[in-house]
Amino acid sequence: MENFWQTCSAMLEQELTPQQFSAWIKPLAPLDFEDGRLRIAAPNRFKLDWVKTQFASRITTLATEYWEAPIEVQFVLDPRLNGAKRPVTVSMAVADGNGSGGQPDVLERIETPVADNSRREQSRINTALTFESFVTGKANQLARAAAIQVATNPGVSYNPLFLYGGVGLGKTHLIHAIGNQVLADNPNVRIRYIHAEQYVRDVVTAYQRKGFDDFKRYYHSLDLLLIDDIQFFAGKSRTQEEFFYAFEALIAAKKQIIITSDTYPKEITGMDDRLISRFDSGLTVAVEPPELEMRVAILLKKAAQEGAVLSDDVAFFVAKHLRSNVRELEGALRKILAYSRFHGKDITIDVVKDALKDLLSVQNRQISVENIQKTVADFFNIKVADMYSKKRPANIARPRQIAMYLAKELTQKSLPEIGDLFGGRDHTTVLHAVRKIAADRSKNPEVNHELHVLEQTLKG
Ligand SMILES: Nc1ncnc2c1ncn2[C@@H]1O[C@H](COP(=O)(O)OP(=O)(O)OP(=O)(O)O)[C@@H](O)[C@H]1O
Repeated sequence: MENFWQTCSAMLEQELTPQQFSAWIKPLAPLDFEDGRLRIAAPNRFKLDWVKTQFASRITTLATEYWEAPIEVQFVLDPRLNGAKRPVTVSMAVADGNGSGGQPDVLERIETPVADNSRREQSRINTALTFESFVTGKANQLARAAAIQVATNPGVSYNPLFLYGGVGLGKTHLIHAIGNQVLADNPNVRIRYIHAEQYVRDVVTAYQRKGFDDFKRYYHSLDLLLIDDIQFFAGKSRTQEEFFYAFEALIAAKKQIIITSDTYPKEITGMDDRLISRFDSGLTVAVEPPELEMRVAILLKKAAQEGAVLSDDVAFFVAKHLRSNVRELEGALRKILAYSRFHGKDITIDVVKDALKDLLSVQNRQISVENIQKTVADFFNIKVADMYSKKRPANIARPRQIAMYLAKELTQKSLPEIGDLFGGRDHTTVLHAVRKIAADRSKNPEVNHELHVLEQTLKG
């Protein structure tokens, strides 16, 4: 068997590229050979599946030629090959068997590749959203550290992990990154990423089809549940009830739950109190809007990923003008790259000005409420989320009133629209804030100066 494996490896080494050979064939080890059946072990499920689909028939042909008899080749999983030099013992389940008494746990859980692939697909994890492609800065370093901790020890460290922050700041990216890492460490884990709106729809479907048993069985059986934008549960009492049961079952079984939201738990409106208190019972971390350096880093990284060259000057120019979130930066970069390719021009500041003409002029003329909230929060050293929160301490309430005043002064938004953008406040609250700050400004030169600085910052 050892001789065959050496011959077979040598053949495959000639037939494959060095990368293919070292990625797929080198990690394999022959296990045993009995009654015309050769068993070969792979170190993890991913490699096992790939080898089965890509190389099984070639290896079978080589074995049949070597022994000059029909040979059945079976591939089995043996995680101990990870780092172990020698192949493993013989008491091992075959890949598509059900396992039998006395065998190690992991082998009993072996399933067919089809089931495993579909499990990966069922997880709905986007493989492009990883920790490697996530740029870190002051705004998200805490959230990233918590995410890495949870990905390394799911169900053990912080449960649930609750990530909150404004739109387009990387919450979804981070939770997919957790899913990707957990899957890479253990492809057998049952993971599900779901957007809260889809969960609501699933509850409705389960209700219509009287399929709550299946629904419950599925969600309660997960090892890791990633649920995005949970604020969409607001006012959906049946969904909240179902989620409550799933939550309790998973946490009790030490299964990891990760939740994202646009605001912190206590500020989510229309949500059952018992859920809110549970959301806050693990670790709650904010993802803040990216600071200038981070925006530059994001642009440089994303450009490099696209194979484009962006000078620091250009990245700085874009980052300085587009301040609200990462999604906006991505959109701008796409425009710049398309423009430069289309016109066959290198990416200079002038090219960027042309490519982003609409965006920059809109940005300059119409300052967004989001920008105002971010700028005012930075200025007073509070969290952007405090702009939408119901909290009332003076150190938060006053900057919030200033932001409302600036929103009225510098944007075209109506009072009710502004109220909405400040966490669903009534237009009379906005009106009160606008009047109060205007009065303070006319009486107090210090306030006037403060507002002037803010206005200049916002107008760029
Ligand atoms: N720190 C980062 N590094 C690299 N890419 C990022 C980062 N933050 C966000 N992105 C990218 O920006 C885009 C928007 O991010 P994402 O969808 O994760 O935002 P979100 O916070 O979930 O927003 P929403 O609340 O609107 O769903 C994605 O393409 C994501 O990959």
